[in-house]
Amino acid sequence: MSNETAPNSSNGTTIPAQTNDSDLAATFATDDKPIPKEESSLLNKILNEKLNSLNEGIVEISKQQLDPASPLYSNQTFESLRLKQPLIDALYQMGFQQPSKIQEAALPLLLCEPPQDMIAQAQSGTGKTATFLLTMLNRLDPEKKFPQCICLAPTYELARQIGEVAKKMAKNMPEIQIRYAIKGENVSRGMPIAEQIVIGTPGKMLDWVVKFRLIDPSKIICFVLDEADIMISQQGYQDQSIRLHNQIIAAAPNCQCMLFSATFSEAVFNFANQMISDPVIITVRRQDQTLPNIKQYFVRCRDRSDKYRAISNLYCSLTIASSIIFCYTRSSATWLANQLRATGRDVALLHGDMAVMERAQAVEDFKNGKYKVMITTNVCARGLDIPQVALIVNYDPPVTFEEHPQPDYDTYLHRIGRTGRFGKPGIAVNLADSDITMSFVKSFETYFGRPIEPLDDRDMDQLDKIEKETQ
Ligand SMILES: Nc1ncnc2c1ncn2[C@@H]1O[C@H](COP(=O)(O)OP(=O)(O)OP(=O)(O)O)[C@@H](O)[C@H]1O
Repeated sequence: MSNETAPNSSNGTTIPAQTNDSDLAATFATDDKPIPKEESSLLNKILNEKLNSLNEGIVEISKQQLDPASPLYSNQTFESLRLKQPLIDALYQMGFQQPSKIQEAALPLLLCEPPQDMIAQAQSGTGKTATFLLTMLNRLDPEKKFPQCICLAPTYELARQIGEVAKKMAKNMPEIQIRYAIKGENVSRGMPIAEQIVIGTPGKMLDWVVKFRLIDPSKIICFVLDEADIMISQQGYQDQSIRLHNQIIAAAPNCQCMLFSATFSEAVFNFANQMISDPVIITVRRQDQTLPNIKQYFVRCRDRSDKYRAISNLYCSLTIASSIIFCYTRSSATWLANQLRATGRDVALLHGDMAVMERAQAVEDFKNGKYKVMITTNVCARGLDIPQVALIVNYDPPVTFEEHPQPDYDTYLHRIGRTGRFGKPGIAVNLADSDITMSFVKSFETYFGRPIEPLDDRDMDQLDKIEKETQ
């Protein structure tokens, strides 16, 4: 969930209004002190070497796909999963050699008759998108020129990304067409939509189905909620997603509903379970939710200026592969981007206040490698699949506000999951510039049961040791 739209979060100011905690306020406040030049750190060394090893990612991936304990493992082939041949051909063309665990577990159930509803949880970057897209593509009738599958995602960027993957998978089935129901896409009243798959954000989709009646809900055979936990629980998405679901189920009671996410809190899971009928359920134990290929660290900073020094210091490492820096608010992201740009550093900026075209351009430039660093908010925490992202920095920790600031576990998991895609090695670094931020880091460590180790940029031995452990 983007804190940008979170009900209790600050929206554009640097310090959340709800908290009086001076430590936390300091964490989010801005700082414009000059960076000491002599602060060139050994941290660069470890990260440089670690990031250079990313080229070996492919070897590691195949190793992981052979390890039964890995979420990438399968002893099945795509041929054994009831998929149509043109889809199998497309998967091989995309470089997919064998299914991942979620694909192997879910696809045979999703493709059997009668269609089965599903709530599925699987770790970030392990192939959920392909799971639901293959189901839709396999099930729809390409000869029928009207929408048969609807997929909802929380952001413009994610909807587009899902569409791009769908197009690659449908490459050998040219009759299949995909349409986006997102900001900037316009329709004319009375001009029904002919594309078989419509992917979009909830508000726009609701307009097209209910207000403009351009999509006939009785003809929908597959309904997917990606990032389903926020789609059914968070203000801003919940009303529209549930209303759409109800409309479709009322008109097409046999429509197959699929809810996918890397995170489902117990309450949201129970709600999802009531919402759809007799679903097949796939979940992941909490201790397995964070992946071992993503090594987690924290850098203890003295104060705000030390934190800015750390990020400046990290910059050389950040630009070796691609990296994403998460800030708490739009204004703190903008501030950090401006600070770095003012010192000649090149970064992309993406947040929810930007116009759609600017957002699309920022993602494109980052994906293409024009920018190696993207500074953003939680708007990019979920779903974004950019395989070359090797490093995540939590400049500000993910927090929720319920009277007091609390660690936001789900967002932590989604943020660090922007690296380590499909088994690639990744690094997540938390910058902790206050006691409360440090306590959040400890909470993330305890909650997920995975170590978040200290990085001390002055301790050579320690850095060498960490480096060996991550190889
Ligand atoms: N069977 C496969 N073989 C090889 N690569 C795969 C396979 N399945 C998916 N991938 C690749 O893995 C990456 C991550 O997949 P995907 O985006 O579907 O993850 P996800 O589970 O939806 O993650 P998130 O929870 O972050 O949204 C993508 O780049 C995708 O192309």
